[in-house]
Amino acid sequence: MSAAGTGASPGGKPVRFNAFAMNTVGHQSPGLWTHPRDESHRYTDPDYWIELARLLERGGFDSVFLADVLGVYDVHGGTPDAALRHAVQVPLNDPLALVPLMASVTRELGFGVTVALTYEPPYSFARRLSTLDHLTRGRIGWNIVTGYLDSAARNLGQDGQRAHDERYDLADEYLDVVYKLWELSWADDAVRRDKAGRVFTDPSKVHAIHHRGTHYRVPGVHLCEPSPQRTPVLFQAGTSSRGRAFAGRHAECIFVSGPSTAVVKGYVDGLREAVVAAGRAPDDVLIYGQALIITAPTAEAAQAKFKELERHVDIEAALALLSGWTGVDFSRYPLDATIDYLDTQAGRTALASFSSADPTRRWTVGEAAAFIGLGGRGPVFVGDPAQVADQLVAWQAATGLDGFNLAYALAHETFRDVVDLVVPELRRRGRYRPQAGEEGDAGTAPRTLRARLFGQGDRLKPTHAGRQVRLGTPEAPESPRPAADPDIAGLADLSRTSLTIPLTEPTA
Ligand SMILES: Cc1cc2nc3c(=O)[nH]c(=O)nc-3n(C[C@H](O)[C@H](O)[C@H](O)COP(=O)(O)O)c2cc1C
Repeated sequence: MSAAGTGASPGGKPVRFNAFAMNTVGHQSPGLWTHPRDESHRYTDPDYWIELARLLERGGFDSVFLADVLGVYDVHGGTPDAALRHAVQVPLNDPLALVPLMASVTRELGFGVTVALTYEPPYSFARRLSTLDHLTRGRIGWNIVTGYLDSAARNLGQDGQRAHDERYDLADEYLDVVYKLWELSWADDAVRRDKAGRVFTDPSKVHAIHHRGTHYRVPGVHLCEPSPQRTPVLFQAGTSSRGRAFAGRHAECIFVSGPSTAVVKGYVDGLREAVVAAGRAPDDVLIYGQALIITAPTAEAAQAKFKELERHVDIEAALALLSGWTGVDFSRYPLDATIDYLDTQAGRTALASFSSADPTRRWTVGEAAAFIGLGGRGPVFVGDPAQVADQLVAWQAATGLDGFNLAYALAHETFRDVVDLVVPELRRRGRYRPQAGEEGDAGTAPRTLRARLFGQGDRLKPTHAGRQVRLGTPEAPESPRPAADPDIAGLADLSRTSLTIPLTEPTA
């Protein structure tokens, strides 16, 4: 948490920013909603989101990542009370509804929406994302999650969550289904919009996908015509060994959280190896590390702000959050108990980052709660704009990260400080996307999120798993039924009989 002394080397790779937000009151800084300057209680006000979108666009952020869960944090003490009392990601509204609102006031900002695939059939989900890709003109991303809260599974008709690795197996097949719908069902030239010829869509260019797998059967055609990106930009955030294999195959943007450069470098190296193992280039993915920036025009003012914010952290709220992430009820342990790693069916990485991921550091429950109290599981960079820029550049160099997924302490003050103070400093050093109209700016023509991130077109790369899928084949026709039963034999005869159906009044 202190200012790292390394200066930025001009000409190094740019620092990228992504904003980490959620359609709720308290996201990654439990207790901070009580601060007089925090505005996150306005999350039900459309203007709150419009202001955020305009701010992030002005600051040249890659995208806003809208987190989501479909349950309450009730692992702590076995009840949702602490989460409800302290607004720990509850009350919580739907993230997707925010996107058209924010897209309508921006041109470039991307939107990474979180949807858990565990609870929704791929067919209807694929349509929801295609719709958003159309309405954002190709600026939608999907954060692929399988959930970690048992409370979500129970309220969505299951006895509890599927086992950790099994959720990733399900996810692999789910992705194959949605790739077939997004990439293969409609040919590029299927839609003719030919008024004179009276043909809107050429039916010969729309293909049924015929998917038959272990978990899903989807025979038909996608409901949507091709959207600008077809497949949304794929975000992912699991770093367990099964999570890495999944990311290697599917992810384009990967989000990691760890308290030190040692932990985060381990994640980054492992993820790039997994990407290569899946036949892709290491820089086919952008990896963002979670962080919180606390800055002010002077170093003294920044440190004073940090101390003041720390006073609003709520330890019980932080423990409720940590318990939900890890599946371990931390209310049962004293604050000075040391955290050891154990396998859990919730998220594995959250627990590992405070235990096995860095063998040189032992964390107590109280230390971990205080740490995540400001900005979640990433570092806090405190200082004047130059000191913060130094720390960002040093972290990037030490870990191999491409950029930072910025949490906030105060909405929207934290992001406003970054945009007004840190972005200009990084630009002065040539380490940030140039301002619109400056040298190096890609111009004003609107681009899709994928084109803006990778500079290589709107579609998934040919080496990506989503471009390797093939359509299934139609099911073989059912074998004719044996006609042993005279009634069935009689029914079979009906097909050759012309029937007169008597018209009667409906009885109900
Ligand atoms: C930065 C970050 C953001 C995440 N956002 C969400 C989210 O919004 N919803 C969710 O269900 N899981 C979210 N997760 C959890 C991951 O999807 C994943 O379940 C978790 O990292 C554990 O995966 P692992 O056991 O493979 O490491 C997030 C994780 C990270 C690191």
